[in-house]
Amino acid sequence: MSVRDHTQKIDLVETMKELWAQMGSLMATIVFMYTIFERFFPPHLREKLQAYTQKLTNHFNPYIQISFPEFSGERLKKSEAYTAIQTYLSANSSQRAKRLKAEVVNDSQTPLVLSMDDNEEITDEFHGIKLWWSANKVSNNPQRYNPFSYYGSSDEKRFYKLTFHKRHRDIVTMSYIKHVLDEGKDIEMRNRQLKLYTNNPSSGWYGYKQSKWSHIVFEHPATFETLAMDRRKKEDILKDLVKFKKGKDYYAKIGKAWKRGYLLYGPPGTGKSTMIAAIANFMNYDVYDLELTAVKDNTELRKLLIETPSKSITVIEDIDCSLDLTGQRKKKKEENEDEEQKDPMRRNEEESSKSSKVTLSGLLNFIDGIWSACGGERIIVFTTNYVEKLDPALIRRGRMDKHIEMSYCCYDAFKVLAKNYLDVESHHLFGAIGGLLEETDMSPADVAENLMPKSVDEDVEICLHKLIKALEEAKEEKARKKAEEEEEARLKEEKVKEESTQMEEKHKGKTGEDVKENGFH
Ligand SMILES: Nc1ncnc2c1ncn2[C@@H]1O[C@H](COP(=O)(O)OP(=O)(O)OP(=O)(O)O)[C@@H](O)[C@H]1O
Ligand SMILES: [Mg+2]
Repeated sequence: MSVRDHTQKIDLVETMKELWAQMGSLMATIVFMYTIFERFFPPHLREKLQAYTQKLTNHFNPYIQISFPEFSGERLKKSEAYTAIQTYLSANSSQRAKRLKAEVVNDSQTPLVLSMDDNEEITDEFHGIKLWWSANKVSNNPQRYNPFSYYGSSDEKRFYKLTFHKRHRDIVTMSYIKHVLDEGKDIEMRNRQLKLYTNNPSSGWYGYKQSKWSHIVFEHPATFETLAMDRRKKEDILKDLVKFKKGKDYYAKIGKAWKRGYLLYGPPGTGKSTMIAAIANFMNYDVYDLELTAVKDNTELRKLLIETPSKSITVIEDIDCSLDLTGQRKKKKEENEDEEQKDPMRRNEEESSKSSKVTLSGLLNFIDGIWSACGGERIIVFTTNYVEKLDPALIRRGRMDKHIEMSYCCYDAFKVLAKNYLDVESHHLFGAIGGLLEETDMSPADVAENLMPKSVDEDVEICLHKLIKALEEAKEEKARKKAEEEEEARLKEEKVKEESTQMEEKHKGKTGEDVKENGFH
């Protein structure tokens, strides 16, 4: 190697070293500048600077970004869109995102919800279009920025950012966002815990809690599968419910409020309340159990109903008693109770219930009126044991669109109960039971009670025999009652006959005397 070569090599190394040193100092300057920028520039200045840089880059940037803030409006309400997007992304991204956030959500059936963590980004596809979602946060309150705080500001503002190419602008704004929000809301609805609401007496409406409705988690296990009733009737109701659920456009087209009224009627223990629970589980709707006797007047009724949301079932059980159209059940109950033994609280409640001024017309106005059009997708259910005594105005079609009779246990219903309670689908005793059911009037509640094993020793055979015995007794009882009724009717008829002959004879005697007196003899 010549001296010249050697000198050249040293020069190159020197240059490299210099370059490296310069790069090092450049890096150090960037880091330094960034630290200064991060540490000492208050967020509002940083935001301004970012805005200018943004403007500059936007000019060349072919991508569009849309932000969805967590809180919106003047009162900073949690944005429904943000929640829906969060649910959508959680459902679609939990496998794809690398950093996830686990949150415990009270109102959900799956209490631990995984969603993408802050500053995480995932991609989504819609009709072949690629889109990017990122979860972001910024400081919400620059005034409270503390440059020396290790944790930064506590007022953080979260938002989701959607990025896509500008040539897909129309499809994203017109279809994709709607798709995300709809699907997110749908998942929310499916995952949420159903609730059972009951109305509070108006005396507590403006107190500490200020709520008209109290709720508990609704965990009734009834489903249409376990509901014992005629198979075809059940299928018919299911079809009706499905049609209603999918009927948004149809109702809009015919200009009718998106609501449906069901009247469930039948003797006690035939499954009216169970049916309501099955409907709630099937439709995934909350239940608003309206106790009319606790509502003072129509104004209160209005206030209560206004607060029921869409996708809910408003239930008025024993409508005949609540509106005092017949009052039979209440009277019966009242007769049985010893007035003296009632505690004062109870007596007070009953007294106030007697002064309830809710009227039939008030209720009807509401069912038909503006309320039914608020939000749509509402079901209203009335139940009664005495359908024949209800005011026809209350149950006419259009108001109560579907009248469902819950009747005594038939063979189809028994088979469902046998499957529920004993886990059997066929048995040699089924034939005998089917025959007996036709001859008796036993409610599904009574059949279920007989089928239920009372101890570990009671097997299927024993339980079915127990039911047969109960059915035979019921049959005898029915025959005895029928004979008694016939005897009573016969006696009544005889009495009427006797009375009419007596009347006739009396009449004859009287005319005879008249003739004598008048001397026509
Ligand atoms: N059709 C049915 N299918 C399944 N179980 C039923 C049925 N009918 C009654 N049962 C059983 O009987 C119990 C009482 O039934 P439910 O409360 O639904 O009757 P109801 O018709 O509402 O009576 P009431 O008129 O007294 O309010 C239920 O908890 C359920 O276990
Ligand atoms: Mg009931």
